[in-house]
Amino acid sequence: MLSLLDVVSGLDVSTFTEEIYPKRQPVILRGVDIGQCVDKWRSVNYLTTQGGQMPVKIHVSATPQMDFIKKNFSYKSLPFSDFVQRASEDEHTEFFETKTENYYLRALGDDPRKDKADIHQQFPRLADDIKFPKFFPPEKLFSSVFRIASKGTQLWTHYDVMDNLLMQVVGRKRVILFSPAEVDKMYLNGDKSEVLDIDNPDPGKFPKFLKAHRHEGILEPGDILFIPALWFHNVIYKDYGVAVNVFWKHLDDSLYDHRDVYGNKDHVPYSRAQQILDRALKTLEELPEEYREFYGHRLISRIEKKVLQKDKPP
Ligand SMILES: O=C(O)CCC(=O)C(=O)O
Ligand SMILES: [Fe+2]
Repeated sequence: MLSLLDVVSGLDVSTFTEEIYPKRQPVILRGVDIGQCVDKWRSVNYLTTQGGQMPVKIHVSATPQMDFIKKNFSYKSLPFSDFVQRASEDEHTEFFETKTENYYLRALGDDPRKDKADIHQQFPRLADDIKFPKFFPPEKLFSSVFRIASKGTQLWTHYDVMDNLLMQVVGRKRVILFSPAEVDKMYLNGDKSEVLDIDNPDPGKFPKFLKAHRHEGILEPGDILFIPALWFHNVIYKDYGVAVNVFWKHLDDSLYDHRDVYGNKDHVPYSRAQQILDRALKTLEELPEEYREFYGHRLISRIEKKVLQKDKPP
């Protein structure tokens, strides 16, 4: 099943916060002012000059479809300006592996283990070109992340734990989203789906994925995609692309993992529940297998009743 993402044009702050946001459905917002970046960043020369020579850690892959689980890419470092130059060209004179290799930047904080990405901190001479819409209270802002990649690059399907505005600045991008309700069809490994080729999934390996309902759209320069927390997303760069996304905390601060710098560590109550479940499963091991299976079913049915109640038909 497929539906097209809604495209909402020229909306104001109150329409977003009062009508769109509470529905917690992804939508493409068109015609919102995100600043001069849409004009200025079209120039590779401007972006490289203003962005400077700061080294950035990037993903480099000989194939456009990047696979985080099998790691078909390598991490390299380049000065920001050299990286943008290479990402914007189809063939490289200087390269790591092949002259047509793909590049992807997901900007990190100053100390990537401790700091979150902040475009004002890492790219002060570009940051003033982009305006973040006032769609959430400023104190809830978590990070602002540069995302730049070569034409053709496909980013694996994953979910993040915070609400997100993905601001497309240069180039077009195909986005496919799946609701959190489809979680059982996604073949997750951590926060990432094992289904890489989402347009041609192996039916023998991923039969349930074929039934997942996808929400599809094309982002044009200047568009903003609202990605609610836990919605799965997959992205293909139809052109060389430049985007910035902002993550913000929709829930109480205490529910987020404070060591998280990427916006993708599961919420604290889930991590705790997982530890408790590990202990419960260990405890069941005291019984022989057939008994364990019987009580396993009883536990599953309790979880189904308690947690999934509202999804069940009456
Ligand atoms: O556009 C991209 O490169 C990926 C976007 C993404 O995963 C995000 O904004 O969370
Ligand atoms: Fe994401």
